Amino acid sequence: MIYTVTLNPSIDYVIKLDNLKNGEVNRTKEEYVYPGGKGINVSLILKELGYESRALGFVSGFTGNYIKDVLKDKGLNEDFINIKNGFTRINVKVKSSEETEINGQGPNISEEDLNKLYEKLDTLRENDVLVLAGSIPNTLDSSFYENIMKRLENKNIKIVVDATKNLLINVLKHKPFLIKPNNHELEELFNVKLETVDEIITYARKLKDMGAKNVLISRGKDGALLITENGETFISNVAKGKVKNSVGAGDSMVAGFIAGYLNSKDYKEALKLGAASGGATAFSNDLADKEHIYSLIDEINVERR
Ligand SMILES: Nc1ncnc2c1ncn2[C@@H]1O[C@H](COP(=O)(O)OP(=O)(O)OP(=O)(O)O)[C@@H](O)[C@H]1O
Ligand SMILES: O=P(O)(O)OC[C@@]1(O)O[C@H](CO)[C@@H](O)[C@@H]1O
Repeated sequence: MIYTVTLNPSIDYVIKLDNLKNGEVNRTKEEYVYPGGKGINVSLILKELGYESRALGFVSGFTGNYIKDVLKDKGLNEDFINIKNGFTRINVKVKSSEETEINGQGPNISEEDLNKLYEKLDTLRENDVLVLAGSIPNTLDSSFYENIMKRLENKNIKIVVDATKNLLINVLKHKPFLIKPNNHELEELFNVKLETVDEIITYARKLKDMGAKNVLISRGKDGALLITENGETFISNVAKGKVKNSVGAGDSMVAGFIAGYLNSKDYKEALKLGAASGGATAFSNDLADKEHIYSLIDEINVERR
């Protein structure tokens, strides 16, 4: 079974306008509301690609109820824990000449509620896949994902981590199956500016040396590159299309990679389906659907470096 954990889900309120003017009343041209949060997005795309998963995490208040209702309507297997504190955040995504995102903090999670999540995670078995994705509430410290990995050590579970800064660095020594920072997050991790593909490869390899089995670096419209557990390096181009809303492109890439790997056990195929999934989501208002993803697959070339 595949499990995704979204500690901090969101409602994504996506608004489009021609020209955002700070300090003035702006009017939207288009607006959309979606359930969001990285693990949830991964689960939704996995479902499109034929893989059932169980979405875990915490929800609260009216926004949390909305997320659970929509996921239920979409037929997603969700097992979110309802918390009494506050309400699930609303993240605002403004699409104007640039894409601007304002992500909320999310409610605090009590020790008692965290224990409920640990109990669910304790039921994971050999060969399960676990995706730990996205930010965590401010009150939790950056060893949170690491502690989950420690708890599951020796169970032979493939753990995928999509996180930033120390939350990501701290898990590396526990050898996650896959990590997927984007190129900006890679720069931030090492406090460097990376101009060329070779420079990006050098720093991606450092993450592998620090413990990650497979390192996938997404680069938006510039494609992606993968360092595999066998030490191979693959580079992917992108599909062509008009960007509508790239929120969730990275999560779609993670889901496509997992599905592609489970289909074939071949990292090149995994990267290919990941790149098609990321592109299809960038070219959609909502997350991509299956037809769209597969319509882009022949445009993706993956080359060994
Ligand atoms: N404009 C685009 N055109 C084609 N493919 C794209 C585009 N943007 C993203 N993709 C595909 O999706 C992948 C993931 O995108 P990106 O690097 O933006 O992820 P991200 O920064 O993690 O995104 P997010 O946090 O919004 O989910 C890219 O590596 C690429 O394959
Ligand atoms: O604040 P976080 O947890 O880092 O990211 C949350 C988020 O930006 O990630 C998803 C896109 O990847 C969105 O659905 C959601 O709003």
